[in-house]
Amino acid sequence: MGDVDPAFIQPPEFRPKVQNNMEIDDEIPVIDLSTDPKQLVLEVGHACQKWGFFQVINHGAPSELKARIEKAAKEFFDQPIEEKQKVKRDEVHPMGYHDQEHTKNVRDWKEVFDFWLQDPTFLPASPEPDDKELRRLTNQWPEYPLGFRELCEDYAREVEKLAYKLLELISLSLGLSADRLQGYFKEQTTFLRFNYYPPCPYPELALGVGPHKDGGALTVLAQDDVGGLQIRRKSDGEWIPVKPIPDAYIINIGDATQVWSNDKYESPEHRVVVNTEKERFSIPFFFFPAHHAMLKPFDEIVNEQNPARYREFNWGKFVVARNRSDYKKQNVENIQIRHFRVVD
Ligand SMILES: O=C(O)CCC(=O)C(=O)O
Ligand SMILES: [Fe+2]
Repeated sequence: MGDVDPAFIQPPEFRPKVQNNMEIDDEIPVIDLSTDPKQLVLEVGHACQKWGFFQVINHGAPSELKARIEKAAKEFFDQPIEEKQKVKRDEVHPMGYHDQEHTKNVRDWKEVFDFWLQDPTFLPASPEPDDKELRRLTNQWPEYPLGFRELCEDYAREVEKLAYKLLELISLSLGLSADRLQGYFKEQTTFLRFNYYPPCPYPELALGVGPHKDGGALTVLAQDDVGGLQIRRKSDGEWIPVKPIPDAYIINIGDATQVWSNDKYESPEHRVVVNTEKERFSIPFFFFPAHHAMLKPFDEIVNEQNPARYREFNWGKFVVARNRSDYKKQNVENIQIRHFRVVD
């Protein structure tokens, strides 16, 4: 990734102001999960409403496992491209290695390795509403580093516990019962990703990940100490960096929660800036509902004063329609939740 490849060049309005990249800002809430439960629900609710982002500490997931998985991720990406290509993603295997990720049709300055939490995972065969066929999707695992699969699976199960804990807190913070959202995840379509951002010779033109919103209920992200993740502040549109905190996880709301909450919690826009010196790793856990889940604002939340802003849609069809553009670069915009918005 040495020369200036036009595929990576962001349109001028998306280019980052490099001089401000690493400025630290403490505004994004840091929530201690060992706090008194009532207080915790209030803090989570406040953070979800204001930012859609927060960091958690004292979360219960073992830090030793996170350290091991970060080391293994580095070992995997340090291999020659031919080794990584042995597990490359294709139309049959949407999980695996990939270095051609695009966000809004501009190439991201990164490589990824993806795996399903549940193996196999089931998704609709096509986005067509009448097509009832399902695809059975399985993971691909590299031969090296040794024990990679077991480590990834152990890590995923630990983060899953944390994701359920957060789901409960979010549910309570919306005035719903603690287990109100759980049923949507029995046959979840969750996947985990290793993001590897190599140093970039033109960080003022390219992005590690272009501006986007995550699709699912929530994302649980581990990042290393380099920094680069930025959130667009709702009040003024400024890009605010997320400070790396050792052993914390970064949590953000996704589109599904935006719909469930009838826009009380908005799925926040975020991006990743790169730098000329340091490589960076991050590991998001995208907590996605089951393919058969039907999503709409909760009846407990909508009323005459606050009518439903979305019509019901199927999660599986939504995800498949979104992913289709990963393979065929499309000129039309990806499907978004606002396409299900009820016009006022
Ligand atoms: O690398 C990061 O910090 C965030 C990556 C991200 O937003 C994503 O993979 O969806
Ligand atoms: Fe993201």
